Amino acid sequence: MFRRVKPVTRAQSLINPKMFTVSSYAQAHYLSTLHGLSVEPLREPPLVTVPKKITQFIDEASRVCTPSNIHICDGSETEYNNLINLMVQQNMAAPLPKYQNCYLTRTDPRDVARVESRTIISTSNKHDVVPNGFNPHKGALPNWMSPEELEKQLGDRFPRCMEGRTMYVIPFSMGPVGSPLSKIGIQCTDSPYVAVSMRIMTRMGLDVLKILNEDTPFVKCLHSVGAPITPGSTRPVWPCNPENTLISHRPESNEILSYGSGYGGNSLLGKKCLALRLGSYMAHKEDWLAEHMLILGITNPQGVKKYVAAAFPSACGKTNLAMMTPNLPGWKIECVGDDIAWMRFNPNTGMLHAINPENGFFGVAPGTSKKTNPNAMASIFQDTIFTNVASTNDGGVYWEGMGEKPEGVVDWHGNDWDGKSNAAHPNSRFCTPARNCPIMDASWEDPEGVPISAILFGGRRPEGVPLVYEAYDWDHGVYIGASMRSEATAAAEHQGKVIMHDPFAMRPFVGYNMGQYFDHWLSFGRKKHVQLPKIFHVNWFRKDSNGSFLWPGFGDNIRVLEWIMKRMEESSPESEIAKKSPIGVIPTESGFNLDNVSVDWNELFRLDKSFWAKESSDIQKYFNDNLGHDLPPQIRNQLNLIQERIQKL
Ligand SMILES: Nc1nc2c(ncn2[C@@H]2O[C@H](COP(=O)(O)OP(=O)(O)OP(=O)(O)O)[C@@H](O)[C@H]2O)c(=O)[nH]1
Ligand SMILES: O=C([O-])CC(=O)C(=O)O
Ligand SMILES: [Mn+2]
Repeated sequence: MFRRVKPVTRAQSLINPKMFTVSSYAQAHYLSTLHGLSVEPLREPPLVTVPKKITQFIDEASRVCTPSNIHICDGSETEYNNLINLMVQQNMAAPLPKYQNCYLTRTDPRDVARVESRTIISTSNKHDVVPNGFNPHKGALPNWMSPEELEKQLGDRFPRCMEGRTMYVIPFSMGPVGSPLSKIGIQCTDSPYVAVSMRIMTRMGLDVLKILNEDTPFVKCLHSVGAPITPGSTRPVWPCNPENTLISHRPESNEILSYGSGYGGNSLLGKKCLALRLGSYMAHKEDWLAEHMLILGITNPQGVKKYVAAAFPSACGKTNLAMMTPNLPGWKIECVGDDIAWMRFNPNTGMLHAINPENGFFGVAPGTSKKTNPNAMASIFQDTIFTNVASTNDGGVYWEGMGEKPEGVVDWHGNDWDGKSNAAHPNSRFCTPARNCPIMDASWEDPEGVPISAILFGGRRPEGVPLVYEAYDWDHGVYIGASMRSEATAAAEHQGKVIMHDPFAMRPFVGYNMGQYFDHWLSFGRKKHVQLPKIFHVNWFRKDSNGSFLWPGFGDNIRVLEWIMKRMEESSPESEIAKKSPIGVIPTESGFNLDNVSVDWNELFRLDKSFWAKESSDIQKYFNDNLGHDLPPQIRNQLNLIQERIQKL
């Protein structure tokens, strides 16, 4: 993990067994394997043998970071409660007595979201991450760093970074423990917040250690908040190091090193770092897909059930669609996952099968209410950790869009709320176990995954983009994914509501060259004996001239899914319910269910020639400036076809 960084002298390393919190057999046994020590009293025989490769990793991490204590997480409830209690003692968490087993954490106001500008992928060959001959515009594509530069940056940060702190060792599985599709990670972190959150978001602890042997590949994950406690220093409530934050990935050696931020997207390394950045890199090599997608099951009133996956950028509606309560009678939505999908074509069924590698939801709080997302509201008032929401004087929580404003609100900074500024941070989150959600699909943990019949792409497009359209074929669908754009949200550090390019909702999460990523998607269209899902684009966020949403959204999005489900049965672009347009197949008004809802249909589907001419030229410029020769010719061809069709508008 560290090549040139010198470990601190052996005397300060693991040799002293007093450094360990011996609270589990895993630890006791780990100690004995590493140092030939026997730790007494061992009430029961050790349950696990920790592979040498893992003990070596823990040893290296601890020798460089020099924590004062090491705690190997067994994933038990007792351990979880102990860690939460520790956080409460340190003022890092506050109990929320209005609910069952819920806690509130407030971060440092400088550490509230993913920091894309400080997130990098390091490979020996720059072209493996950055398209050929081009210097992408800052923020337009993933950032690359040379191995030498990264080594230097790590050397400036990690040595002694955990001084005075406990290092938690978290063995975790992305995907069901033992599934052939799952991936194992070992995260060393000095944040108890990370340890408790990882227990919610992943399968973590002894169950994972038990299935490991010397040959099991695992991702080395090292995380530090970058705030050692030295003699005389005060202990900040939310330790972090914003000036030196660096979220780094080495896909070639399966390593993630994250420094300076405790915020979820930067610190829960199984999620964006492993499941998406390293995941997409592995998926490219191993012929599968790791995507920023929700997965849901949809059953129509006749009892026919299909599965759909959908990619929307951060804070653009995945959790809400995945947990939707339909506003049409007889329809049922069941949730498989709300943020990440790992998908591969199944040789037996020929279909694209998807698993959700996570075990919980790290969802956006603002906007969540009994009206918009009753299933989330049914999930989050037990066993949940809230971050940066507001609290109420009866021991509850509050955020914008939750419902009636209660009295006595304390805002996310911990001050009495003035009623004007944000009560909750716009990127405040709930972290809650998947098992709490009342509509989890019966197959959500099926190691084979669920078969996907349609893929949706979408974003926040206040102007110009219709409610739904369908791709003419696979290549056109890949073009639609590649040309995605969306209004910036609070999920990352971008300022203002600018429209950003965000191919496949993966711009911040692709672990390799975006041109190759497009080509990887195209390659599935060339596969034999597969049933390709149909591809659609949706936009719940078009606004009228007064700035109000044209579409009611949320539970009414079932109407769009109903049309999509009907289109799964049709192969022609024209039918009673569908007609051609320059950008794709769109619904006919009579073929779309508008019962009991009043909308401006013409405005929702209006295609403006000058808007689409500008849109396609913006996309062309983005491709030219950032992907250059690595843009697959099929994508350029699709762009040309669309530009020709738009001319005829
Ligand atoms: N107007 C409108 N807002 C929506 C709709 N669906 C979701 N939202 C709002 O969009 C915001 C983000 O939604 P989420 O579902 O949490 O977004 P996400 O894609 O899961 O986000 P990440 O967890 O950041 O990846 C919330 O404030 C929602 O209330 C919709 O159909 N219409
Ligand atoms: O990673 C996070 O902080 C939350 C998330 O899902 C996203 O930003 O897409
Ligand atoms: Mn996300």
